[in-house]
Order: sequence, then C-alpha cells, then structure tokens
Amino acid sequence: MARSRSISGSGIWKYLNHAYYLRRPIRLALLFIVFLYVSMLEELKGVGDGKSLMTQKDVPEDPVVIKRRQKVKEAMIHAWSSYEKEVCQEYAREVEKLAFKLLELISISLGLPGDRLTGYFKDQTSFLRFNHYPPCPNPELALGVGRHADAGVITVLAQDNVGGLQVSRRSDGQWFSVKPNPDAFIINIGNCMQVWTNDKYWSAEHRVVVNSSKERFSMPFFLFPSHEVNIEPLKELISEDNPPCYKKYNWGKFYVARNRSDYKKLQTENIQIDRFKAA
Ligand SMILES: O=C(O)CCC(=O)C(=O)O
Ligand SMILES: [Fe+2]
Repeated sequence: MARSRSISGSGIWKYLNHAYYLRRPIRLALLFIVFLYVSMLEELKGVGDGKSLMTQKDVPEDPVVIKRRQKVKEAMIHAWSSYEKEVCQEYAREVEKLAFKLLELISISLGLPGDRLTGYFKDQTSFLRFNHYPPCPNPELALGVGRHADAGVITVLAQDNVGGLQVSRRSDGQWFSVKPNPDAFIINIGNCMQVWTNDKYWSAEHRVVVNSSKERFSMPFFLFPSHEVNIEPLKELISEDNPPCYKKYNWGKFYVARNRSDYKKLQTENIQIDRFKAA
C-alpha cells in the first residue's frame, strides 16, 4: 500500500506513495485553504485599499469597497457551507483511519497486540489544523512555529511544495530541513507515544522557518487520546532493567495547561512532559 522512510535519527517518518483516495482529498483541501485565504486577503485589500489597514469604523462608505466586502463575505460563507466542508470532513475521516493503522503497526512493533492502544481513544480529542504562513520580508528574524514536540500520540502532516519544516536530530540537536513533497505525509511521534514506550520512541522537536517570497500551507492531523486518559509508561514495557522514566499524568489537564503556557509565555510557566520525568 505505502512506503515509509525515516528521516535519519529524527523520529519523523515520511509516508510515501499513500493510496490515491487519500491524495485527492488533500489536494482539494489545500485548494480550499488557498481559496479561503485569498478571500481574506481580498477583504483586507478592500478595506485598506491595498496600502494600509483601517479599522471597521474608518471604512469609507464607498459602494465599491462595500460591494467587494459583501462579495467576499458571501464567498466565505459559501466556502464553509457545503462542498469544501464535506471535503474537509472526508479528509479528516481518511487521515484518521491512517493514524489508527499506524497506531496498530506501532503496537505490533513493540511486541504488543495490534489493538493494545485503541482503548485510549473512545472519546478522542483529535483534530485537524490548517496552517498558513504568509511570506516574511526578514525570514531570519522570524519563525512560523517555534521549536516544540507535538503533545499527542501521532501527527499526520500534509503540506504544499514550499518547505520550511525543520527537525532536530536527537543526538546533537542539529536542525535539518524536511524536503517538501505534497504527495507524502510526514508522520510525527508525539509526547504520549514517547511516554507509553518509556522513551523507546522519541517525539522529535521541530519548528517552521518562513520564506521571504512564498506563502506556505500545511495541514496536520493530531491523533489525541480521550480527555480522561492517564498517560504513563505501558506496564508490559517496564521491567527492573527498564524502570519507568515518567510519572503518570492526565492527558486533558496536561493539554489545557500546556496550551495556556504556550500562548501566555510571559505570565505562565512553560509546561512540557519533562516535568513528569521520574527522578
Ligand atoms: O507546518 C508545519 O509543517 C508543521 C506545523 C506544526 O508543527 C504543528 O502545527 O504542530
Ligand atoms: Fe508540530
């Protein structure tokens, strides 16, 4: 069905030549995102006349501007109403199936039954995110996404052909660029898998650099467990020689706290799985 290739020593896999039925929705969904953002840009240009942005209050009562705004608004409502929404739902369903297949294969690779981990997803909190990185005149001064490891179980990332994703090598932290391929998924191991496997599988740090001339679109699907699940090293993988590297933590509470710390860096402590490391 598909071929996978590890990006050396990084814990990130490229999942190549995936089945055709998955490729089609990706293309459609990416097209859709492009459409949506072009609509938004048009709206901004309409309001600010392409020069500077004005607040809603400052918009002159110019019929051309209002007409354009109205058209864009209609287009956007239409965009979320039927076909594209269905495309996104279809995509989410298919990509979720792939994530569960990977979950099964990972369980087997650990010498566990294929369905060992499925019980943690009865009320899963997984979601699909649409990322848009506009071009940046000084790319060396900015990052699209700062360094982080994904918090969940598995991430399935689709991207266009612009590139910008970089992954840090586990042994020395050196950053490597991931060659973009719109026909491949990037599969990323998340923190939960790192804890379940007691550090056997590694949740690689990654970041996104921006481009001076091209905008970029990407679409990660995050496979997340149910809110109430407690994450701890799997009992079957623990022994006297391999004692647990992490203490138990609750997924839902951890995720909420981590999000708060990611978005309010100044006021709040930054919460990562390292805090659950066993002494
Ligand atoms: O846009 C990308 O390539 C990666 C985004 C990412 O790392 C994330 O959303 O967690
Ligand atoms: Fe990420």
